[in-house]
Amino acid sequence: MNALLTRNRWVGGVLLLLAVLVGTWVVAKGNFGLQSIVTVAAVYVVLAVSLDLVAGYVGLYSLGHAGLFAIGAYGTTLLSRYLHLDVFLLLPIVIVGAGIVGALLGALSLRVSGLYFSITTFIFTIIVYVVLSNSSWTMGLQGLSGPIFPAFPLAVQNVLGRSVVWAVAAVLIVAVVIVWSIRASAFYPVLLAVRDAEPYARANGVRTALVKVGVFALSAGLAAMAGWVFSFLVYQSPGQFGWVQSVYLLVMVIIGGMNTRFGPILGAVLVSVFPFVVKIDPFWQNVVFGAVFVAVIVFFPRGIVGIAEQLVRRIRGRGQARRGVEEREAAITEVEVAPIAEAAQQGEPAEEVALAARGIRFGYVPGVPVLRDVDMIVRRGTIHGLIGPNGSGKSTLVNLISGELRPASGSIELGGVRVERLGAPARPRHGLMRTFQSAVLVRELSLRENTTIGLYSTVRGIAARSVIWPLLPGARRDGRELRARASTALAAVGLDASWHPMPVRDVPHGVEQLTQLASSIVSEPSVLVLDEPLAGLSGAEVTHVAQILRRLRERGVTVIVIEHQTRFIFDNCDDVTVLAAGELVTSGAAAEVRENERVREVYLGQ
Ligand SMILES: Nc1ncnc2c1ncn2[C@@H]1O[C@H](COP(=O)(O)OP(=O)(O)OP(=O)(O)O)[C@@H](O)[C@H]1O
Repeated sequence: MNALLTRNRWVGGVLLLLAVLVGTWVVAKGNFGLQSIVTVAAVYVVLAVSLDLVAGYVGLYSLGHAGLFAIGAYGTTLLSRYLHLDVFLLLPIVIVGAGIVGALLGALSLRVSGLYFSITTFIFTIIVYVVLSNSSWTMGLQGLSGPIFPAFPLAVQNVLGRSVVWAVAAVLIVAVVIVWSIRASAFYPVLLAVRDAEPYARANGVRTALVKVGVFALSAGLAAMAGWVFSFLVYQSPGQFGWVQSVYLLVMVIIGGMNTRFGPILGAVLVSVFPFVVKIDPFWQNVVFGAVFVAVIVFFPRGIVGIAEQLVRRIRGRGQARRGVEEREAAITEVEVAPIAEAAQQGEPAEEVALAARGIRFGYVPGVPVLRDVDMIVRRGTIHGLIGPNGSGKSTLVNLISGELRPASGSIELGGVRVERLGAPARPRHGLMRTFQSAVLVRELSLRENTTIGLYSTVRGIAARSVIWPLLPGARRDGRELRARASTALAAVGLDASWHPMPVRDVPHGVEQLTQLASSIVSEPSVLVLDEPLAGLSGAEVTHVAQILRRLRERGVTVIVIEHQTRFIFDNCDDVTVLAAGELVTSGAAAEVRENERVREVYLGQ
């Protein structure tokens, strides 16, 4: 079945490519009017696809893409006009130039997010517009014509038609192949995690800042590539690169369907062809267009592709409808806890220290300490409970151990290596994985795709390879292996195969929690930190989680559990550490801690 689907996808891709080539040939041989409509629409497709890469995939709503487009178009025109550089040499130059500017803009997203980021990029476009409008080099508002694209030799031209149309097609194919490849790659779930669940992505080893900057730079390079080819097509003036264009690009992506394969393409074609099809007074044209846009946003936020998907789902019936709670519990408890792959530490002596936090001091606000000289020594291959009343600093300690926070003083050792100065993304390489109090998965991705994110730090060059992922046999093989390992981990937490392709948004909370657990064990960590893993679970699910933890311990994995259910802690943990008001109360064997006078006093209220 899989082979059939893969083959079908390849056949589909080849047929699509053939259709584009035939279409290009028809246009390149056609009349000038047709050529100007189609080529400009194709340029907007490239821009929309590049914008979707940042807006749809990593959630950076850029209004700077008209400015980046201008760098490509004006860069080509000015450098060829004044420095007489070859147009083919100009392509990498404008891509790299815009890529650098894009990286700087992307870096801004690390300081300002959401609306503020959009406004910042919007201002960037305005600055570009002002410079273009007022410079004598660019001939100000009057504009200037771009270079002429080299024609084919006459014999070739007789067969293939106008060369610039083929250049547009080449740019279109390259942009779409890159963005679709990323979508088909194992990097795609990682990008969505950066967008929707940044702490989760970081805990899985993803350097989210680098990813945002890199993706923005790539998107800027694609926008500049569109600008490069645009410079051969039309007379350029600043008005083609103003803030209105930036907004229109976002409109194209939203109308077509953000973060969908065909949405941005469809949106760009519709919006750019609209004035040629609806031939009415320009004023009414804008009114009709505005009304259509508002209607789509209000009624179909996932755009035209979203409407189509909804229809298809309705026709098929919800074959994979939500499953009831009873069925869920049956699915979880009936499955025997399958063994995960052997952990490297299996059989090592339990006395060895897996994690040692010593003298930890930390405060969110200067002068208000939240943790004071806390020690926690965790023996390898044990289940270690961390308990304490609300606000005692448990989550803070876990965030320090997992690298989300840095201690003001004190040391943290993982397997004998000091890690307290390393960030969260570096911890998985030292064998530490963690889960979060409330599940923080990517809701539109399947359980299996979410689980593959846990393997991020085990795949070499995943980001670089993603741009041509389906074309690399090694990458496809890696993708298959990731999916297989994710399925094994999901089975290990008791989720049978029927759950694996379901999107997280369609599954109950308990299954979401178990998926988080699967993604944290899939890379076979040596230390696993679980922050309130039982929150919202049913009785059967709690028993099931206890079973999983014991199985992990058998495999040599060290497990640290924060939990409010003290019975669960004392029944299942070897050792327990107790915090109260940011200080260590006691730490030691569970049986001794249970009997400790102070623990009963401060925590158990006895
Ligand atoms: N981001 C933050 N900024 C400022 N103070 C914080 C922040 N997070 C937690 N605190 C404070 O730090 C203290 C310890 O909080 P923490 O969440 O670590 O405790 P906890 O033991 O995990 O509590 P709970 O069991 O309720 O989750 C509390 O007083 C809390 O108000």
